[in-house]
Amino acid sequence: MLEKRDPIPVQEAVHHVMKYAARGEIEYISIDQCDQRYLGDDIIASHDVPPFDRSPYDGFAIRAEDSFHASQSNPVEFEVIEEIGAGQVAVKEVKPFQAVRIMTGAQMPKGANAVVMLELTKEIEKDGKRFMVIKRPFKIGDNVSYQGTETKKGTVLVEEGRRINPGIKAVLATFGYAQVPVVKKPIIGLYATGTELLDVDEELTPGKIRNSNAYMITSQIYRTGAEAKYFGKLEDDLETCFQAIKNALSEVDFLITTGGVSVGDYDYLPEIYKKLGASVLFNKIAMRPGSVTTVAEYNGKLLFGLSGNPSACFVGFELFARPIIRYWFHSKRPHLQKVKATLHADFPKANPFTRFVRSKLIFEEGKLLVEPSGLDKSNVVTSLIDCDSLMILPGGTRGFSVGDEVEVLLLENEKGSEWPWN
Ligand SMILES: Nc1nc2c(c(=O)[nH]1)N[C@H]1C(S)=C(S)[C@@H](COP(=O)(O)OP(=O)(O)OC[C@H]3O[C@@H](n4cnc5c(N)ncnc54)[C@H](O)[C@@H]3O)O[C@H]1N2
Ligand code: MOO
Ligand SMILES: [Mg+2]
Repeated sequence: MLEKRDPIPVQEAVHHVMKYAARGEIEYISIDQCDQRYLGDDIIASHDVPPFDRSPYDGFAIRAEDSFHASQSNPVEFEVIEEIGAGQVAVKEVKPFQAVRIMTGAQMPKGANAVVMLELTKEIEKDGKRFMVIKRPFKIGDNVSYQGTETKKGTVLVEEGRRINPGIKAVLATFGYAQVPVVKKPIIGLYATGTELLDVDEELTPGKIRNSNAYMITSQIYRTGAEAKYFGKLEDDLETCFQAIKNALSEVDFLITTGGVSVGDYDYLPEIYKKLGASVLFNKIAMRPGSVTTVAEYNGKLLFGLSGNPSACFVGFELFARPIIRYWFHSKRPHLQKVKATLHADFPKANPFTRFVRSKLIFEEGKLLVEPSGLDKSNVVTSLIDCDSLMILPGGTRGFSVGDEVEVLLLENEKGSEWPWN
């Protein structure tokens, strides 16, 4: 007798999976290797920035009070007593009507409290001495970047769980993080199942297709920042698949399989979970595509049984595996970010289940539009080419038309969300 499967709502399925979410361990790596990795700890300002009062311009450091009476008709002369570039520190103190020629980034000399830009000065020589002349007054603090005005020592600047981008890397360098605390990458094992599968370099033969899921999923794994361990493809043979999956489990943090989760004669994953003694969290979700996506747990490890159909496989990964990986990377917003957009094409198909339409976003005249990125079928691969988002069309609806407001999950976005489900 065919086993009866009861579909559960998507948010319930995600909730079940997230019960097993765990944070990855921290490792320290060289800042040179840290691009795109996830921070395992908060990044804290180890000193004020700027660390000293400094000049933002090339010019002259003066005492502002000496300039108060300067005007077009009353030019004021300052004796230039020293010259400093960035990295140098003045040895002399600025006294009344004295100036230090100063370059951008150099520390303010003692006694000075304002900087005059080079363009507003004239230089003259008198009795073998250098002078500079100004024709307008300056206030105390004019053109001085004061210590700590950008950030104060002790401020948390970047929270753990953020992916390191060029800006974060600059901040790491600023505060002396030669070794960066990052989260160790989880190893995501992968098997593609299916007797019909050919390798990428094989010629097509009758009844066979090339294995695209393995390549797609490794790419999706890499997009999350995790490590992929592809074990190869398996023929639909219960014993072979069982042994391979059992052995693989000890080498990975999570295991993904594609195919074999439905009710066909050669869909062996349900039998394999049973044989393993794994507990199945769910095997039917009220969604399209990916309704047969199955997640099981064995000794605390999650096994993601993604559908064989490419689009269903793709969606299953993004909705269930990705948040687990993002959580592992210490994210406080491990789920996909959800935004509202305006439908740019009719979508007349009825939705008995919640539909996740592979979509592309369009920015047009200040509006966010969305349309399907190709044929909306579970077994389609070409609609994934331009897929940067998933349009959520709720179950029990009759179809949608141009201009309707819809919710969209963003796939190529680092921000994420705490929980996008209603
Ligand atoms: N009687 C029913 N039949 C089906 C049901 C159902 O509820 N009752 N569900 C359908 C749905 S929905 C989906 S989705 C698929 C799921 O199938 P499986 O996960 O069991 O996957 P397979 O049977 O192994 O393959 C399905 C399809 O995908 C192709 N495939 C498989 N692996 C790959 C790969 N690595 N690269 C590219 N394409 C792959 C495979 O050739 C099949 O065409 O079941 C429906 N059937
Ligand atoms: O799981 Mo199937 O992809 O619903 O189409
Ligand atoms: Mg099948």
